[in-house]
Amino acid sequence: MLSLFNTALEGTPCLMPFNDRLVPGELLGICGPHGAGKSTLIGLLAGLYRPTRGSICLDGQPLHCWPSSYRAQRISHVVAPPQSLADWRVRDLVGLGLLESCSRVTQHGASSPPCLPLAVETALNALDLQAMGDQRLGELDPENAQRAMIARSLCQVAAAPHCPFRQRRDNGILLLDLEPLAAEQEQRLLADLRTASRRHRLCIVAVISQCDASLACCDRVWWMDAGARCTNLTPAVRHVLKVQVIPPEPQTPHHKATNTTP
Ligand SMILES: Nc1ncnc2c1ncn2[C@@H]1O[C@H](COP(=O)(O)OP(=O)(O)OP(=O)(O)O)[C@@H](O)[C@H]1O
Repeated sequence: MLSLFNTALEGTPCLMPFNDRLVPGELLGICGPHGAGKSTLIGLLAGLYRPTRGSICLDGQPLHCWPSSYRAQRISHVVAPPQSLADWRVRDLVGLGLLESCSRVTQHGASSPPCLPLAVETALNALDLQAMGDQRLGELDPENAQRAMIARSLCQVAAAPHCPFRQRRDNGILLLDLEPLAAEQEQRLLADLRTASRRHRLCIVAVISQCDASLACCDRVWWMDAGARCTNLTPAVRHVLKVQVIPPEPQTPHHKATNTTP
């Protein structure tokens, strides 16, 4: 479990202090305007930045104290598909996720863990990519290319819980900082992610561009603004976010005339 204790990052980029914890099996959305600090927060959770105040703990121990090989088995930071991976077959790319988290494969003299094919199929199914396993990443449309990147991370932290080459079998954490998608694509993706979070007891944290969609699909939503976590929203308070994100309707001449009438 990841816990934030008065965590803050001073300087630029910055994050104001706050406390919370990420629960296994939950889908947490992060919303907010451009420059709000969403990527900064994801970067902190991924261990790319170290907090300048407070701490982030993985199972009670500061994140940076865990060996990187162990962190690779627990936490995966998913970013937009890089051009450098465009020639990779989707199936191989997804399998790479598991290989990256298996530090002991070479010690056992095996070229790959026996559970690799099943893990790859599990991850492809979770992201609805069964029919695209033999295509190249660069041939996929942006939605499926992002799904392939997520499938690779799923393979890394969750799809092979009984792999003999992994040291530990604790709950995984997926941190998604992807390119914005069209509303219905994002909603579909979030629905699949929610199913995966339940099935694999994964904690998934996703930067989300469509706030209404996120509220419908996520267990919780953190609303960020100016480097601060302003609110911790549940779907039950959907109207609160709407009030924040929908600008007031411009006043019509009729309204103005009404308002100025003494
Ligand atoms: N490497 C950097 N150097 C200087 N300033 C940075 C750097 N990275 C981020 N910032 C600044 O820190 C603040 C938070 O940025 P961050 O990328 O976390 O926001 P965001 O909510 O993810 O924005 P967006 O939705 O545009 O991706 C912004 O004001 C940004 O300009």
